[in-house]
Amino acid sequence: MPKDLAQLRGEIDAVDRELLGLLNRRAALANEVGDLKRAEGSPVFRPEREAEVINGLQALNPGPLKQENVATIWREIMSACRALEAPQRVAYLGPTGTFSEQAAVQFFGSSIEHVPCVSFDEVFQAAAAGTAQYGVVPVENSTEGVVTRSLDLLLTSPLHIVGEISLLVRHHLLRKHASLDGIEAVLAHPQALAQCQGWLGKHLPNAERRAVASNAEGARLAATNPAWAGIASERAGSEFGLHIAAHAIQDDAFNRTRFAVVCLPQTLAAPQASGKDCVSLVVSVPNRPGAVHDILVPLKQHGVSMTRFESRPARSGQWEYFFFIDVEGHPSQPHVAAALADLRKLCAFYKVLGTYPVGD
Ligand SMILES: O=C(O)C(=O)C[C@]1(C(=O)O)C=C[C@@H](O)C=C1
Repeated sequence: MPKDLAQLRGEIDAVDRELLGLLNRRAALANEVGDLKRAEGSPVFRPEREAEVINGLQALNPGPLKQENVATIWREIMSACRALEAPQRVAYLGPTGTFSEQAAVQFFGSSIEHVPCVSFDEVFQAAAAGTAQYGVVPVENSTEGVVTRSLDLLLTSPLHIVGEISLLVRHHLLRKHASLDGIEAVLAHPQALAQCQGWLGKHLPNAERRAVASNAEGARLAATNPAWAGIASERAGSEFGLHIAAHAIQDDAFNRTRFAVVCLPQTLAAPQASGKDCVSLVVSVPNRPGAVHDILVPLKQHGVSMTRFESRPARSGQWEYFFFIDVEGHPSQPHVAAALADLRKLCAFYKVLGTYPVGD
């Protein structure tokens, strides 16, 4: 005879009690790990170990839980265990409801202390000064290209990149009421205005486009004036009591933003090889014909793939540039180490921004 609802719920309750006991045993072990790490002064957050735990469990997973559920559940369990070892403070462009906040929570799990900042500069300052241990900043968008301020800050800052995460970014037009009538101004971060410019030109050609510090700030302001609309996430809309006047208005349905996770080198050493890694560099070359071509030769000779090549003006007034380069692999692999050593000899300036596992 099939079990009835009460019976099934009774069995679920019993499993939950067992799980609660097991999770608390796990948390107590993490507490002990925390004591060991405090004694030796080593970092609490170990992304490569977390990846090993998740990959190991996925390899054993008999189902019916899906692989991505296993990853989500254990990411949260480890986030809670990490927080018991020591609270992890993470800075990002706030206020609540930004995609940067979503990226921070997706990367670290929800058991973090939030340090919302008013600008990318402040995120870097917070992580460099120790107000936060980590910062999360957007570096590239699939529609608009690089986030120039983040790249400029990476060039000069002592922080290095220890991880990356990519988010599907859906922008909604948010407002006090759900119609497009009477919108005089649209307030959002310049990146979001740019990612939605086709839609805005077509549907709100006469509305002023006003750049503000973040999309969530635009949503907050839109809540103060019925003639204003913001462009932000659904989460920001509910945070400020706004309606969605138009869904998913970004010009590219697959609009994605890549975020870098940054910290001081002493907070977390470069992660060990995970099997799917990337090295981010910034270099400049002597101002002579063929110099840019030359720096690519060692990569080809040693069989190292380049996944990104961006230029930023060096601000010398001499038409000189910095080149932001991502290559596949880890410096512990001899061909990667050899390619980087040869490339370095050809550069006037050479800085490794970080070595880290490639994000989802
Ligand atoms: O293995 C460790 O180093 C731990 O601190 C334990 C643990 C975990 O919960 O499994 C927690 C935090 C680290 O980022 C990695 C893993």
